Amino acid sequence: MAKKHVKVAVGVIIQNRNIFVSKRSEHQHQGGLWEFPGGKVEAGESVTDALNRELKEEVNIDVHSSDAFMIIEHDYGDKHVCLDIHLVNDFSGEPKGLEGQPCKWVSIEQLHELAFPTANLEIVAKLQAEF
Ligand SMILES: Nc1nc2c([nH]c(=O)n2[C@H]2C[C@H](O)[C@@H](COP(=O)(O)OP(=O)(O)OP(=O)(O)O)O2)c(=O)[nH]1
Ligand SMILES: [Mg+2]
Repeated sequence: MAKKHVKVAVGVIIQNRNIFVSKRSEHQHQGGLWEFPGGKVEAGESVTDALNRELKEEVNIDVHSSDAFMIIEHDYGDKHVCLDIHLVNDFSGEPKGLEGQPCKWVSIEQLHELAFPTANLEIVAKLQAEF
């Protein structure tokens, strides 16, 4: 059987040098690790539409503006992901976990202290280098 291949819209929500992160539940792929909110791009959907939809569903914000930040292809062995990461600069609403997931704001300086999926290490490094 062909390996699962998914395109994922990922949002780095930044406010005052802090970034909003949420924790994947234990039963999910890469469970128990911290992530930037987001999810799979559905068939026929643009990455921006997927980002806006997922951030509303998962953390209850309305994204007004986002910028492409980087794209990461990563093979976890059981699944290949293409993460299309966007910086969310402007949004309304106070982010909170709508799906029962733990969430928190973390400073850019402390980001590397959290346990993230391997694919995210490059994102953390670029954020710390550029901000
Ligand atoms: N959202 C998100 N996914 C990430 C990050 N890093 C990373 O490797 N991933 C991987 C884990 C998953 O294999 C995939 C995201 O798929 P997902 O399962 O969250 O998709 P989804 O939100 O649409 O949820 P579902 O339909 O599976 O319930 O991308 C990240 O920072 N954020
Ligand atoms: Mg998700």
